[in-house]
Amino acid sequence: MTLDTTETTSGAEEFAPAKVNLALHITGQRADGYHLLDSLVVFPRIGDRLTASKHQTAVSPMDQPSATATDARKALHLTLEGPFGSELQQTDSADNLVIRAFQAYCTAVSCNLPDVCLRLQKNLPVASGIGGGSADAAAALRLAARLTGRSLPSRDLQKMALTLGADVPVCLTATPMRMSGIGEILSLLPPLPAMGMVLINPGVGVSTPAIFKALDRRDNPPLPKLPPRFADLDGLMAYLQQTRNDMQEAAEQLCPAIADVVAALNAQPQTLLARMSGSGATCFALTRPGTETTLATDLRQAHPSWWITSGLLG
Ligand SMILES: C[C@@](CO)(OP(=O)(O)O)[C@H](O)COP(=O)(O)OP(=O)(O)OC[C@H]1O[C@@H](n2ccc(N)nc2=O)[C@H](O)[C@@H]1O
Ligand SMILES: Nc1ncnc2c1ncn2[C@@H]1O[C@H](COP(=O)(O)OP(=O)(O)O)[C@@H](O)[C@H]1O
Repeated sequence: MTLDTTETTSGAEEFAPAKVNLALHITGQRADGYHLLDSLVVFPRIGDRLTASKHQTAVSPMDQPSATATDARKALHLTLEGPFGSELQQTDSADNLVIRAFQAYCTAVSCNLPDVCLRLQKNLPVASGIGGGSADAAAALRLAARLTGRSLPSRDLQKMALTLGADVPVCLTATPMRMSGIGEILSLLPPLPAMGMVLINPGVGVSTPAIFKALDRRDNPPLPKLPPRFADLDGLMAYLQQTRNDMQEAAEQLCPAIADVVAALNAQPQTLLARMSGSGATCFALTRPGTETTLATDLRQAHPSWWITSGLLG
C-alpha cells in the first residue's frame, strides 16, 4: 500500500491503517514474559487519520472539536475526533500513543516539539486486535520526522518503535510483512493478490495481556513454509487454511461474541476465510475484490450494533 501522506493548506496528514493478523502463531515465551510470534500482517485501506496544523489562537464555537486533550507540560495539543475519539478521552493525553511517539521522536533527534495542533480522527475501535494505537504511534513517528525535518537511522527508528509497543515496528512499514520475535523481526511477504476485507467488532474491548495470560499453549509450530509467490487468491487461501490464530480460542472463551462474529461471517457466500485478528475482538473476512461491500452491507442489516467496515487490500 502507498501510504497516504499529504500536505494540505490546513497542515500535514498521515494515514494510520489498521493492522490485521491474517495468521498468528504463538511459538514460545521469553524470560521477561513477552510471547514469541510468527504472524502474517497486512494493512487494509481502513484506518485512523492524524493531522498536524499550525496553532490557531482563536477557535469559533462552530469549530469546537468534539473532544480535546492537551498535554500542558509540553504544549502539544491533541484533539480526538471520529467515532471512537471519545473512548480515548478518558485516558490522560500524555498516555496517548500519539503524544508518546511525538515526544520520543523529538527527544531522539534533539528537537523542540513543533508548535502544532494534532488532530486524531479515531475510526478504529480501541483495544480491538487491529493495532489502532500502534498505527497511530507509527503515524505520529512519520509525522514527527516530516515536521522536524530530521530523520533517524532506520535501525534506531525501529528500536524506538518497539519501546512504544510490540506492534509499532510493523505499523511503521504499513506493508504486508511476516512478523516474528515479539514483533521486531520483519520480512517482506511474497506479493499478495488483490482481495477484499471486511472487519467486524462486536463492540467489546479485549485486553491483550489478559488473552496472552489465558493461553493454553505457548509452544505452537511456526507458520508453514511460505511459497516464493502465491499463484492467485485461491493459492493464498490454500496457504492460510493451514494457519491459525493461536489467540482465538482463549479470546472466544473470555468474549463469546467473537465466535458469533466468525460464525456470521462464515455463513455468508462472499467469505473465503474468516478469523480473529490479534488478541481480538475484531474479526476479518477475506473476499474476492469487489464483493466485500455487499458482505458488509448484508451483515450490517442483520447485526446493526456491530462495527462493520470494508476495504481493499493489495
Ligand atoms: C497480539 C498482537 C499481535 O499483533 O496484537 P494486538 O492484539 O495488540 O492488536 C501484538 O503482539 C500485541 O502488540 P502490542 O499491542 O503492541 O503489545 P504491547 O503494547 O507491546 O504489549 C501489551 C502487553 O501484551 C503482552 N505481549 C505483547 C506482545 C508480545 N509479543 N507478547 C506479549 O506477551 C505483554 O503482556 C505486554 O505487556
Ligand atoms: N491513539 C490511541 N489509540 C488507541 N489506543 C490507544 C491510543 N493511545 C493509547 N492507547 C491505549 O492503548 C491500548 C491498546 O490500544 P489498541 O492499539 O487500539 O489495541 P489493539 O492493539 O488490541 O488493537 C488501549 O487500551 C488504549 O487505552
